[in-house]
Amino acid sequence: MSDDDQSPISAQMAKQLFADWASAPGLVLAVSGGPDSVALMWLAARWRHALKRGPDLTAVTVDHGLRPEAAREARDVKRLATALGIPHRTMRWTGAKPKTGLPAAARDARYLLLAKAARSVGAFHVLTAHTRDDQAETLLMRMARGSGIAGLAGMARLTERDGIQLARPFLHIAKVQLVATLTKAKIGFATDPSNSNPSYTRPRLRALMPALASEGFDSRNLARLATRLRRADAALELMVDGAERFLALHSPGRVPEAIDAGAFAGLAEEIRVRLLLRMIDQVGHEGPAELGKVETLVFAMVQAGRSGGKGILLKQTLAGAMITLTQDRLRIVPAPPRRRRAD
Ligand SMILES: Nc1ncnc2c1ncn2[C@@H]1O[C@H](COP(=O)(O)OP(=O)(O)OP(=O)(O)O)[C@@H](O)[C@H]1O
Repeated sequence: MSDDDQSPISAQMAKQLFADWASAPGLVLAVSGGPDSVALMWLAARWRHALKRGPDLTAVTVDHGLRPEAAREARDVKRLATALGIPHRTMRWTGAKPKTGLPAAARDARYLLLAKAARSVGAFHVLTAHTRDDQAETLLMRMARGSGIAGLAGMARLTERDGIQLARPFLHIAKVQLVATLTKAKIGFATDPSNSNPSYTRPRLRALMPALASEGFDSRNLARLATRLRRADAALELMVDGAERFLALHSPGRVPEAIDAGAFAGLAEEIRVRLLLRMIDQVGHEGPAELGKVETLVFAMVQAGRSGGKGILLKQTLAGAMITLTQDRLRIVPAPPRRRRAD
């Protein structure tokens, strides 16, 4: 970790971090009460005070109803927000709590509530305080699950979710720098015990971080890898757009119902995999196809193409799509609905 990572964030640096949103009508700040999001609120308030004109800030805390201390933490955030001159709202997750997959369900509910809060104040953006450390953990989690390039591109600085722009201004900032900022400003924050609960994957990976960092797998290097892969992923997607247009020009019928098999086979393997994924997702009715399964299909298509056979070389269903390959044509259409097994 470099010395820069340890120094508090200056007003000048905050101006750069928030510059993209200076002309937005309003910004919702997602503030849990932990150090990262309290720093988000404090820095955003200081930045906004220094502007003549700028977005209306609203701080929102979601109380998931999972920890008894959450209500008090939300009140602490409100007190600080008020002192900083920012209106604050607490949104409560009142829905049923599932027995399994609780963190994911809580996250989905949280983003829905944040989007609702944004709409109600006329804001198009929700800002979260995801840091470089969160990005590094995301990358490790996705590596452990065998993700491809798109997954390893990590979290984006800007994404759309629930009809709202989700912005992450601190994606390249180390958490220690946010803590140093609050320490200097003498501002307290909460610590969420579930962040170190070893029954969840993310805290277990977080515990490994110091050992990994000592071997060079630090958050800076992991986040840099995510940035590079995001760039590569965007370039590859453009190539897939081009390949789609190329196939449309060279195929005898509509893509993906009647594709020229030779034109498809001539594409680079990565482009074939991505194109198949796209086309299967376009016509399939069983949710997104798994990358590994599409890779296996592409391999099977190459083998089938080499067999020198006549008629149908390969016929397979995947994610609700039916893929048929002959010497001349590749055809991808919705698969017939699966027959229910009799009980
Ligand atoms: N209870 C909450 N209320 C408001 N904002 C929250 C809350 N919890 C998290 N956030 C926002 O989301 C950011 C990321 O939080 P955290 O890392 O805990 O999320 P997560 O559960 O890992 O899910 P994800 O990273 O996908 O959002 C925080 O910095 C904060 O801006």
